[in-house]
Amino acid sequence: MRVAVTGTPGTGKTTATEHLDTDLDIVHLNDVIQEEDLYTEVDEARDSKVADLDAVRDWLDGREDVLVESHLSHLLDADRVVVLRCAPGELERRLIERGEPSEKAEENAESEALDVILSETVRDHGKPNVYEIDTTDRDPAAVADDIEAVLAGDRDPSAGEVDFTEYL
Ligand SMILES: Nc1ncnc2c1ncn2[C@@H]1O[C@H](COP(=O)(O)OP(=O)(O)O)[C@@H](O)[C@H]1O
Repeated sequence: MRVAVTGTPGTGKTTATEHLDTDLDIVHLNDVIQEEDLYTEVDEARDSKVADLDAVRDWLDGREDVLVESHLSHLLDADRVVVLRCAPGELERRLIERGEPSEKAEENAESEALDVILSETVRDHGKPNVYEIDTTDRDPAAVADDIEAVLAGDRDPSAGEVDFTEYL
């Protein structure tokens, strides 16, 4: 089984997947992209690399039973896709605390408010394969428990149910 864990930067993908108890191999894809040079160019303005998704697909080819964690993972084949969510205000605070420039934190908070990654995921994978998990005001361990429920088949698919107005 291949599982993707996606979400806007700052939603806590890296942290939650570090808490997982699973037999799947956990792939922190952004690290792999750096270490294996799986990018096409460097975006100087954004201080980031543009991933070469074909090279990433080749690298993943033949690896079974993996959980791929990255804000790009929903752009790849997967049997189930987990989309982590976080209320934009908290997301921006998390990114600033992580040391990101305020512009980048704001841009990501806006993208999260607009459901960009959730929409792409539903478009590419279909609603029955999508599992949205709210991380706002929650411990990474609790988020990891929810991801484990997805892996075990104990959680129903969901998309568009997280309501950030609760946190205003
Ligand atoms: N559930 C959470 N509650 C509060 N802070 C969190 C939570 N998950 C992650 N963080 C913090 O938010 C920042 C972003 O988390 P990270 O796991 O790097 O996100 P991502 O991998 O989605 O970019 C980190 O500084 C992390 O310590």
